[in-house]
Amino acid sequence: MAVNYATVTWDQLHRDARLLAEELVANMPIKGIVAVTRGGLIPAAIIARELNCRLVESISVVTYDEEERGEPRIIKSPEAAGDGEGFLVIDDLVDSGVTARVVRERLPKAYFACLYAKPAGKSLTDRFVVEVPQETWVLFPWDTAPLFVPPLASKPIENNS
Ligand SMILES: O=P(O)(O)OC[C@H]1O[C@H](OP(=O)(O)OP(=O)(O)O)[C@H](O)[C@@H]1O
Ligand SMILES: Nc1nc2[nH]cnc2c(=O)[nH]1
Ligand SMILES: [Mg+2]
Repeated sequence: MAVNYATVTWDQLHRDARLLAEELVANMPIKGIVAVTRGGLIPAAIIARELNCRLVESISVVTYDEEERGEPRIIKSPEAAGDGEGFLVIDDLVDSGVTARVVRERLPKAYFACLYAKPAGKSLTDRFVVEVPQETWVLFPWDTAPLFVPPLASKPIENNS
């Protein structure tokens, strides 16, 4: 399957996290936020700031062994969040939904929100900001770096004669 890339800049990420926070204000008050590490950490920090929430827990779910998708494992449990009641779970993205499913099993009463969602996993969220096609790979700002690209005119001109 062809893979397209969607690059998300810091500004876009910040804007999308604030848009999510605007919708989540309706759920206030909340007891706290659970960030799904690592991708959910920065979105959770932005949302915690907007919602004036100082209790931020984390859950870490590992779904890959080496390069292969393995049995998902929780390697850090969100002890402060109990069964999730009154807590908001934040991740950057839902793709297949494997991570979200594990998080929801561990925190069945939490509200699960993320910035970006692909069709296969979007039904596992309570709220997301932007839908992304399944075959698109989202490149987050922490995945990328600015790169020098030479001007078009500096490329050698092919001479077919
Ligand atoms: O819906 P899924 O198919 O489970 O994919 C979505 C998950 O994949 C990414 O995390 P990843 O496991 O790559 O780890 P990271 O957050 O530490 O980068 C992303 O941050 C989501 O948590
Ligand atoms: N960065 C990134 N990680 C993912 N994990 C699962 N899907 C994706 C994606 O589209 N982008
Ligand atoms: Mg993640």
